[in-house]
Amino acid sequence: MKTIEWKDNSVILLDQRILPNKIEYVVCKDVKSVWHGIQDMIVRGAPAIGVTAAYGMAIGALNINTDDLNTFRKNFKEIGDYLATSRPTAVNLFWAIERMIACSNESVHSVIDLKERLVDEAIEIHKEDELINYKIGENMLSLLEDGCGILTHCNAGALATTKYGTATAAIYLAQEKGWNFKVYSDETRPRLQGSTLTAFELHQAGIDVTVITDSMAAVVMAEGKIDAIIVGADRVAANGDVANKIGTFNLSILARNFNIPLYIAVPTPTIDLETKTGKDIPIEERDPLEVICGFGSFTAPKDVKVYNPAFDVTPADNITAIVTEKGIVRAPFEENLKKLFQY
Ligand SMILES: CSC[C@H]1O[C@H](OP(=O)(O)O)[C@H](O)[C@@H]1O
Repeated sequence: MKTIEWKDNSVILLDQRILPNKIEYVVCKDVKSVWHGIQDMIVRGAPAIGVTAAYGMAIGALNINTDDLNTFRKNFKEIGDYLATSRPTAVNLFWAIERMIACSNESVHSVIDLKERLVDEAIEIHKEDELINYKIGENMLSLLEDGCGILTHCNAGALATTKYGTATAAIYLAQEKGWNFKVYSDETRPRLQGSTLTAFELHQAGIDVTVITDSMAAVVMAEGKIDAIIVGADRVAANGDVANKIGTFNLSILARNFNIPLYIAVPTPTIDLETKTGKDIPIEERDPLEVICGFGSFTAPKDVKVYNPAFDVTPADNITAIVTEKGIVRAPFEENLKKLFQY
């Protein structure tokens, strides 16, 4: 199963909204369908959103009808501005758009040459993601040992990326080493990515995974089942505050209470030094129906007020380490995150 595939100048998305019950794909041939693919969470997960946005920019480029490079670049920038409105929190979306726009400003002989260059850049962004995740997994493994109990939240797995995942990379690499981790996957209300996606992909891979309700997290920690909590992120602020799926902040408080390490697994494109603290991270609020109509029938009055932020911010003080492809970052995060970008 491929999360994302580039074929015939289209991007093919595995429809993650209907896993694990059905395996179906959506073919996006234009920018608008890519926008909806991200907004409607056909594809989701910060790295996968970035790769999809890059392909959306490539599709948009191929459909710009002009031979004038300045006109092309102006239209291309407008495509980036449109795709940037699909979801606000995962910084990988904006990182990919900015990288594609930077690529469009490279010197070329013609619009035809530039279109080819942009398609190649999107494919490169896609290819880079797999190696980045492998390196995150290797660095995370250095913090773990055979037989670890791991708690995960939401899905920062292969389905949120192009392979290995970020939070799950160490779990897959441990399996390759012959280690056995016991993984507890928070189902992660309201969209249940932990049970529908993480448990699905790990179970398919033959990894020991147990689904728990979000409210069971303290119990499994109190029972000594958890040696480490590993989650992904949608944006890491310059001071080390982390925006991730709603419920991560809760886990970070429990982790401190039970003295269990909380590791954030992220590729460096998820680190946003322009965003000073977690307070500056835009938090997406999604459709109230995700909360009160998740099982085919209403679980509350249709017109009741609902508060449905899709993410929360975990303060840097609650984080043990931020594990990236370039290395493991510990406090003081503000100072040490900058070092990642100095070489
Ligand atoms: C490596 S995926 C990062 C992140 O994205 C998920 O959110 P969503 O499913 O809404 O896209 C979740 O927060 C993951 O931890």
